Amino acid sequence: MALNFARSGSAELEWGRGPEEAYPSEADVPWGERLISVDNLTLAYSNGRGKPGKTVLDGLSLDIREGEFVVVLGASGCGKTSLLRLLAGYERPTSGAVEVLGRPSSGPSAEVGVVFQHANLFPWLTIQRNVEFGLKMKRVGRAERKRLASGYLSQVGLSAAADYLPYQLSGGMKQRGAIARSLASEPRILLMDEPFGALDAITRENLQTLVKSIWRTTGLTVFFITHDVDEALYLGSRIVVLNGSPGQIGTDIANPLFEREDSVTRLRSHKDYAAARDHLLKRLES
Ligand SMILES: Nc1ncnc2c1ncn2[C@@H]1O[C@H](COP(=O)(O)OP(=O)(O)OP(=O)(O)O)[C@@H](O)[C@H]1O
Repeated sequence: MALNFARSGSAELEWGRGPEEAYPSEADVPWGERLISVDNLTLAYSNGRGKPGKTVLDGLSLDIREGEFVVVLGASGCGKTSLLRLLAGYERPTSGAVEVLGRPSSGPSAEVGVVFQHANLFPWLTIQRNVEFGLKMKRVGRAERKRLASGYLSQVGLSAAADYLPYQLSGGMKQRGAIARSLASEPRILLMDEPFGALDAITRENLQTLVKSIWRTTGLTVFFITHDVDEALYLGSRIVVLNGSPGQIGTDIANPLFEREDSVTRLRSHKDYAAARDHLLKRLES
């Protein structure tokens, strides 16, 4: 099967080949400036006695450009969350460099939003107030805060639940709230760690469509971790597979099924879908 890896159409590559599976060269990729640069990264968590313990990531290099939707797949324990935490500035590399927005990543930043599998909303604040929180930290005035937060809640379909406390929401609604809260800081980059992993299939599909439409309309750069190959094929402009322990990049491809259908369900009926899925599963196993 010949599928086109490069969105510009300048390179006809096939699934399942070896060395040419490197991500297309800059000339082939229609994205913006480089926002994330990971160079020869190694991470070994401390062994608890102040010395480096097991190496989790080894010699990993990755550039992400503005507007990309990068999905990361990989077996459990290969270091996906660790990589996200490094990008978020929650961890420091043991060696190598992690630069985000041109600076070494060294702590949380309003320009980098993070959404985890569990929403982590403040339980004592209404959803409206949760979304307003980041704006308050940025000293946005009360009326403007309210107006902006209402806009983000409307964008994620939560206007009617604005005055609810988090415990009064379903899992899917909580994730919508978490997404709205992240968007309220107007980040340039959104890091998402299995954000829909705990949701039922229908809610998950609705939220996939929502995130895709937010990505299209805002131009956000998204780094999205999942275990779900279908989700990767629907969402990602680019799919990165981490393999091994310590984790390394085994596959880094432009997704040939990107933007082919407007939902995962429809994508499953695409003529090239089964081959693409098999290919990624093999890459995950290798
Ligand atoms: N804070 C920590 N201290 C020590 N070891 C850790 C820490 N966090 C993660 N690890 C170890 O690092 C390895 C990679 O973990 P990580 O959570 O990054 O993997 P993952 O690919 O995201 O896994 P999963 O898909 O199961 O979420 C695991 O062996 C884990 O035990």
